Amino acid sequence: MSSSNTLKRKVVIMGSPSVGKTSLTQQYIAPPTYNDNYFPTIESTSHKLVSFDGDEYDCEIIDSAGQDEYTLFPAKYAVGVHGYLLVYSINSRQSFEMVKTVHDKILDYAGVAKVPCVIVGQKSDLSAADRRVSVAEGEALAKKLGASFVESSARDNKNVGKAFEILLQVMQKEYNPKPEKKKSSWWPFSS
Ligand SMILES: Nc1nc2c(ncn2[C@@H]2O[C@H](COP(=O)(O)OP(=O)(O)OP(=O)(O)O)[C@@H](O)[C@H]2O)c(=O)[nH]1
Repeated sequence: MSSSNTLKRKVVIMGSPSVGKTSLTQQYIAPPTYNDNYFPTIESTSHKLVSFDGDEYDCEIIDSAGQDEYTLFPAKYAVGVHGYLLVYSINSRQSFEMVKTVHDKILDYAGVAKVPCVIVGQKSDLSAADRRVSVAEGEALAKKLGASFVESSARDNKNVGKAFEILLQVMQKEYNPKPEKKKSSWWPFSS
């Protein structure tokens, strides 16, 4: 049960169709959950209570319907949202390119220069022969957009919790930063 000092965090998962947004969300909400079948999502909202770095968070996680460049950006994905997981699949260049398009739309609609964001390269379990986007390219895009980066596999439940944890960390830094730890004044070697 959430207490009065639980912090609310609204997170939206966005990206091209079929990159694994639903699989990632479900694996995070109720592990182990994975389904090889593909059921396109309209929109689905889940909640999860998470303890992170001394704080309690009530996370509202919105798994959006897959976007393409022509999808109208819903205003509700910009207003009151604390952070985003922008997902592509490592076997699809098109889904990788959509990340920047979606990121630009978020900044545009929210009217901000920067927003807590983790770029997630999904389906990292696929073979090297299937890979169309390198880890270095994912990292470079994240750096360019001022975002964090991780590759994950919802199928193998690898780095799924980590993707959300990185986002919690970035949101904490943005909205409820922890005070800097003071250096001990007696330590003889500190400068
Ligand atoms: N190999 C592999 N396949 C995955 C992974 N995650 C999801 N899939 C498969 O990819 C397909 C699409 O997964 P979804 O989770 O429905 O993708 P989505 O991004 O929510 O799709 P939309 O609802 O259209 O936006 C399904 O067949 C999944 O089984 C993964 O980590 N590895």
